[in-house]
Amino acid sequence: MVDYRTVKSVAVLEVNNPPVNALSYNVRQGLQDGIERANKDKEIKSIIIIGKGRTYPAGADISEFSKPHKGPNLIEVGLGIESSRKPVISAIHGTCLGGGLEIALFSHYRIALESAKVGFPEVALGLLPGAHGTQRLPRVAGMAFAMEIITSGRHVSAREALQHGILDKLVKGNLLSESLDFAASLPFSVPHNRRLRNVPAKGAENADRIFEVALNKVKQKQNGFIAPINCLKAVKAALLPYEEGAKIERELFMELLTSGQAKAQQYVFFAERAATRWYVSNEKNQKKCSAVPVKTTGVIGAGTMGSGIVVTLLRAGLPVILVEQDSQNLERGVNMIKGILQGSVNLKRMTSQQMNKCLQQLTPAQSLDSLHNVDLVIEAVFENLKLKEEIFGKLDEICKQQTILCSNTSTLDIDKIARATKRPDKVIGTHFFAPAFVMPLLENVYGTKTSGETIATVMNLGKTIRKIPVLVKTCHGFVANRMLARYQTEASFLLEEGCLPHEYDQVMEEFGFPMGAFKVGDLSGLDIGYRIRQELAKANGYTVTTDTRYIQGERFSSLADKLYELGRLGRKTGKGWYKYDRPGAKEAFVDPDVTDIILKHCKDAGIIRRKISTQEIVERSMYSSINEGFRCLEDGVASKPEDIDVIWLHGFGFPRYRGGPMYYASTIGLAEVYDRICYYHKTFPESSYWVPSDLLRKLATSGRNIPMSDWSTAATVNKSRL
Ligand SMILES: CC/C=C/CC(=O)SCCNC(=O)CCNC(=O)[C@H](O)C(C)(C)COP(=O)(O)OP(=O)(O)OC[C@H]1O[C@@H](n2cnc3c(N)ncnc32)[C@H](O)[C@@H]1OP(=O)(O)O
Repeated sequence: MVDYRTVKSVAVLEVNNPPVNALSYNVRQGLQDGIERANKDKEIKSIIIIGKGRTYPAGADISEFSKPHKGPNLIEVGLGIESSRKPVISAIHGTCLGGGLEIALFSHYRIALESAKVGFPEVALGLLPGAHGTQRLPRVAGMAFAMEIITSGRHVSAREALQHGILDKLVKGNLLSESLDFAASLPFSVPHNRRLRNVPAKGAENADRIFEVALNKVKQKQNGFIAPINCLKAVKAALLPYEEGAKIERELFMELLTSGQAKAQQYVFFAERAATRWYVSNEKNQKKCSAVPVKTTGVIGAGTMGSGIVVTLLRAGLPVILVEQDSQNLERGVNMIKGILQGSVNLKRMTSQQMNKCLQQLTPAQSLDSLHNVDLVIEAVFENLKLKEEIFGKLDEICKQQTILCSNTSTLDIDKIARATKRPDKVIGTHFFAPAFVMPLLENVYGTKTSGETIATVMNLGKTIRKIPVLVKTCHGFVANRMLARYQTEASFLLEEGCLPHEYDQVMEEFGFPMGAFKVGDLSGLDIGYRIRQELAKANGYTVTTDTRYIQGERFSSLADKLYELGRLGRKTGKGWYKYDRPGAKEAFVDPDVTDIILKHCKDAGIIRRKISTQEIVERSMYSSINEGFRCLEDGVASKPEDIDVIWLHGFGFPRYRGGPMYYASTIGLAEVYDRICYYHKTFPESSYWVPSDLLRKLATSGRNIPMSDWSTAATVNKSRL
């Protein structure tokens, strides 16, 4: 894991632990042994630590965190490096992160390729840099920079790292030979100030103010997370004598390591990567199927969704033909695209040149015929099956044989859309989340006949356009909206039973969602839900009015429709579940008119309102969704719980520190979740979604704690084997 070799009077310790040279037990042991050996060897004058392959160590081995500790820990290895009598040089390329950067900061010198990046991403894992990283970074880069880097976890370019004193030298070309030349230029002994423990932290004079500013920022941007706060406290402790600061860092680290948040965030790290791996059958899976290249694209529909999708494709360097029949709508769409890109320029996320390059790749058009030669088309028109079938039928005629036809439908059956074509194997759902140029999730939806090649292509496209692609099987609402429907329905029933919108939202925001369901409703527009309900009614042959209390025997709340009919469409009309200073304003205020509407609605329906506890709000919102999540696993619509969690994390802003709804259920305990679902089923028999999922019942009553990795297989085995 660490190859030891000598080049003249230099010992080269080459870390060899692909893919990212994580500091696993064998690597730590190898580094410790290598430093000792080099110090004992009279011929050796200096030591270089370097990574083989794509990177310098990118951090500790995260998969070891949940296992019993083995061998020297990072601090022991680091202290061995620092106390080496012979100069130690870290030669950095790729991503020098976390424990990797700590090893580099224990080294006496740091030299890097210009393309390298450094950073402390521990905060994303619910941790802090616990091998003295919080004590050493402020000593080279100052308190303010250290606080910013450690709480954000951002990767810093080598050039910026050089400016802040983290690196000593940037080089081009061959890193090892440059490092050997650098080693040859060093004195034989280690100067006092090259051991960072001997150097005071920079910026001590303003430390209190820097801390307060950083704390306020963290509370605003990372509300609910414990790690960033402990990171700040640890960095502040760098003002103390080294050993004292390191002791405080240890205490704060241990507090995090044993917290539920760190475990959840580490689960998310692996879940996000697992979600991009897909398997449908022995023939259709990631290993067997290859993507076809997508060099040209088309988008149909220049509304908010279509325009957002266009921006996403353009930003990834893909040319787009945007088709919208109506010239005014087309012009509006193009202006929206320009506006979004200009916004990115204003926020310094892209340069004007990059924006212009994107816009040169955009071709507005009014006829579907212009799509005859593109590799992939994404349809993003109004959610209406007939309309989509019509468009797909035409596309089938117009587009070249190989073109992949995607629909951005958020609920409709992909098989039905595919049946409108003679190429069902090339039809797939690509469900973006609004705003499409911001939200990271891409829910890819395969139909019965979708080919492995088509799936591979859109999964690949997801990565190309910097989204997190998750594959699910077609059904009404897929995974995201099928589960969300439960969550939203329960929210509306809770209003009828005793909550007010702001009370509900406050509870769910404290749970960790960035916005409660009613603020989200106002943001998306209450007309969206209204139209979906009307479409559904039409498709299923019933009518919905503001007096409807039951639909086909199921409880229904018409409160949202009442608001819609009053013209309260949300932020865009300045009134929805909340009121706003003006149409389009962001700040929501409690509206006594809405309270009156709710109270009258309840009175008319003969509903006696009651006080609803926080626990009930959270349980009914989450457990109804979780029950549906288990049904998705049971039906094979989702192939693993990680996929569901990633969908909620990146589609709905589920708090990362709770892992996702399925992980959250595992932390509560499936037996407890099942009991409560049974209770709500008994209490609300007129909502059939409270019938406990068979899979959940099997898992919860098995008498064993079945790991999440076995939940999907449990869906297909009988209870006696659990
Ligand atoms: C005792 C506690 C000490 C804590 C200090 C720490 O060091 S905590 C860890 C700090 N480091 C990180 O958080 C880095 C995590 N990794 C990344 O951010 C990225 O992997 C990368 C290094 C930027 C590379 O990104 P890229 O997109 O190129 O690759 P993948 O993310 O897909 O990763 C490739 C595979 O490697 C696995 N992996 C990556 N980092 C680690 C790690 N630190 N420990 C264990 N495994 C890691 C990753 O899971 C991928 O595996 P697959 O099986 O291929 O999915």
